[in-house]
Amino acid sequence: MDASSRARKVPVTLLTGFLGAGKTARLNATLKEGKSRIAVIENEIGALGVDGALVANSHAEADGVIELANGCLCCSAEVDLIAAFEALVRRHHLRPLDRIVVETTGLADLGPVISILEDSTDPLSEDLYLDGVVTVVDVCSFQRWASGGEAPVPAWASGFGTAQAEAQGAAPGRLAALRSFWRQVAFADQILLSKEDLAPEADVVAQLRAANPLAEILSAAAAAPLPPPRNARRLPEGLELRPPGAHLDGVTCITLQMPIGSLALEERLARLCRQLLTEVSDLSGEVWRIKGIVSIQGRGLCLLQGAGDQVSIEPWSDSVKAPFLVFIGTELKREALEALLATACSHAMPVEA
Ligand SMILES: Nc1nc2c(ncn2[C@@H]2O[C@H](COP(=O)(O)OP(=O)(O)OP(=O)(O)O)[C@@H](O)[C@H]2O)c(=O)[nH]1
Repeated sequence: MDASSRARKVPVTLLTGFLGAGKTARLNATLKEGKSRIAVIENEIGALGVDGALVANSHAEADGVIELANGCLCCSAEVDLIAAFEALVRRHHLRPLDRIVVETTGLADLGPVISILEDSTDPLSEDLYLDGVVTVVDVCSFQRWASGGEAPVPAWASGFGTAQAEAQGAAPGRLAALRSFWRQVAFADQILLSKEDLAPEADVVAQLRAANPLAEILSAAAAAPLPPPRNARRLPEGLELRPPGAHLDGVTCITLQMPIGSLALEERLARLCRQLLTEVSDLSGEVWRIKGIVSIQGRGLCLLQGAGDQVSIEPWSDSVKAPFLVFIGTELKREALEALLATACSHAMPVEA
């Protein structure tokens, strides 16, 4: 594409990274800078999400965030994604946009989205172009996915390190997560290392470079805005855009809504969430990510975030119909999670979303 036709189009950045890696934190830092007009497409797996509100709070434009909830845009919500792009293109004709950022779910497979954006026969290509894939990698949780399989060299040719996990009888959901993790790394033009403040000794660069020798690897504090794109998109040779099979096979997402009046006990809830994230249980399943809005005794509405072995509970000022928690993982059992959650609440049982 020559420079003049590029100048007329809006660049689209795909911001991806595994569950809880720190995508929203870095996107918000970029929006708070307020340096350019950025529209955001926010995709959530759960029916109830918090990212849309978190991002909207950092966004100067009231209409600058389009939320696509309840599914991964690379599978079920592909049609919605195209509609969202079309809406932004119309907006761009009225008031120019500098950039569109698509924040994917933490389990997204970018292949189908890249296909849409790089299809020169699609009418969208007259107005948009893909300027880069930015993948956030949490160095704290890295070994959980890196050690599950053999060294992924080169990841795209060796089944993304899932062969060993498969031979060891890993559950389909875990294989899906491993594959998503490594394909997100393989598709990256830029890899941002997150949570280095929590694990300064973690050394993940060699493994990432082995999986994707073409990407630029950068350290990125939570408050650091996204780097400027590299303007040099290349995919590793042999990397298939089409994901192998249904890429979320075996992954479970459960939303538990808590009735109004139910109050969670902060210490107990934080301890429970940490335990669920760090210990795989036959009873409740394997939890990778917890987030939602909870009503905490003595504090009111709070945003709960759980990823890796970290759980944070912070004040939440927006309104919410009823407090809820989203659990993402594999082989999750709703009844067991409900019962556990009830032990961390002062009264009232959670109800199904
Ligand atoms: N200490 C530390 N915490 C971080 C960093 N980046 C993100 N976090 C925290 O990690 C949690 C998850 O961060 P998010 O930005 O919501 O992650 P995400 O990738 O958008 O998560 P999902 O898309 O919802 O899976 C939040 O509690 C963040 O405050 C970091 O570099 N250091």
